[in-house]
Amino acid sequence: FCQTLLQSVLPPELRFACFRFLKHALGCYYSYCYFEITDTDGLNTNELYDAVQLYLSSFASTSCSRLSLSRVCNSSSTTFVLSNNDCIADVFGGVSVQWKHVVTQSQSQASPRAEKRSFTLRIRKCDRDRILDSYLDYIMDKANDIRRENRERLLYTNSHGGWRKVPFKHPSTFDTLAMDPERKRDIMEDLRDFMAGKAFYQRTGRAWKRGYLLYGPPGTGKSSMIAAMANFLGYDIYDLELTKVHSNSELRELLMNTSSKSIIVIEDIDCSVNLSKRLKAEQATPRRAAHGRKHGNNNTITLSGLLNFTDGLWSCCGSERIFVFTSNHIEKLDPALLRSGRMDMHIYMSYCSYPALKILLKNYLEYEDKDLGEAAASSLQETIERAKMTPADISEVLIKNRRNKEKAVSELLMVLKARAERNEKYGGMREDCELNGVEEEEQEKWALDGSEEGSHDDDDSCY
Ligand SMILES: Nc1ncnc2c1ncn2[C@@H]1O[C@H](COP(=O)(O)OP(=O)(O)OP(=O)(O)O)[C@@H](O)[C@H]1O
Ligand SMILES: [Mg+2]
Repeated sequence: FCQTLLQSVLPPELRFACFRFLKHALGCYYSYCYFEITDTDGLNTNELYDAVQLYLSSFASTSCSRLSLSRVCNSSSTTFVLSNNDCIADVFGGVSVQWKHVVTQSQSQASPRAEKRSFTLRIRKCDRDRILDSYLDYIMDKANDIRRENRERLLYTNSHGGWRKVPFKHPSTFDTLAMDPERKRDIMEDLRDFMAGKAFYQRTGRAWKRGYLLYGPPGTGKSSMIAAMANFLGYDIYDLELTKVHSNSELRELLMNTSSKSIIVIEDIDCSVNLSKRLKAEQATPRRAAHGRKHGNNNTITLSGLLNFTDGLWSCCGSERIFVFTSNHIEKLDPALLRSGRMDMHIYMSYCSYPALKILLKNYLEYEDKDLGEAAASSLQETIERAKMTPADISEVLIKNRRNKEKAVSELLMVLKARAERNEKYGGMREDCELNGVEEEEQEKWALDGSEEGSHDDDDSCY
């Protein structure tokens, strides 16, 4: 209105100066500035628009009364979108900002029904320089996190020098994992600290990665623990089959092709390459390697190659990564792999304890503490430690009898007692070790591991 009025009243030579003055005066009066983020920049979709939409949808559901709902293909969650002209407030770094969603009909002749969508961000002028860049970076990061949480996890496995991926749908979680609740809580806390530790790792000059060594008898939940970690953190898993890697450089190449926020797993590390014979492996000369290849054994990975993979400069080419090694025979591993600082946490997955058994009873039979009679509870408690049965063995008994809870418990008691008696008869040796023809010293090692479980608790990083 003013513009039209001035244009008709003022002579042309005064108009420009007058407009400049008015613009300046209005600028002083209005203390906000506005940024428009459109859904496309003409040709390409605007990543920032998508990020803002996702970011706002994460808290719009609780603060808005009218929302458009949508669900993206392959996503497991609903996205909330602000309706046209709706506003939502946010606070970043102590500064209040406001977002408005604007939908207008396109004026284009080619597609008259198309809509033009944009978000308008309102910030106080005095805060703009201080927060704008960091706020937009924060929104992009947050949106990536939300995308990752909503999409399917992926399981990668190495083949022909590259990674192949499949959807990862393992249902194991920390709730379903049978182990002592305190140890479980410690591990979850460690993972939580790791995830939130970006600033800490930056401040201390450490690469943002963490290593876990899971060890213990077969069937105690090492693989289930890895799946639970992935589901807890929302990370993808890279399952590295070392026997399919032919050289240290191939190993490095694979590492470089992993993404951040992932778990890199090497299962049964004692069986993958001969890491126990460090010197032999380190001294593998090209001639020896050629000899190996000639005889069908073309695996020339060395321990130092593997340690570079987890610890060296190349291990930092991505960030927020977790390395997990599993082993049934920790005593066979080279001390270099076990020394402190190499694997941050050594987690002993033990035979089923009574607290772990209670978790299995709850998961498989929906048994609460009080449902178990006092006599049955004390018998289970008394025999479980002596029986040295793995959660996998116990799960089998419970699955078989899951239709009849009482029968499941009484059969479990029977099996536990029989196993405990057999253990006493064979002096702590496990029946399955004996059946598998494992050497005597190994049998003793398992018996020892089971009985020494408490001693691990003294060590801060050892469970
Ligand atoms: N701690 C546990 N909590 C819940 N279920 C378990 C646990 N341990 C084993 N199981 C059950 O036993 C099965 C085998 O467990 P898992 O594969 O995790 O054992 P593992 O320690 O990785 O064995 P291996 O050393 O042979 O690889 C799982 O499918 C799971 O159902
Ligand atoms: Mg396993």
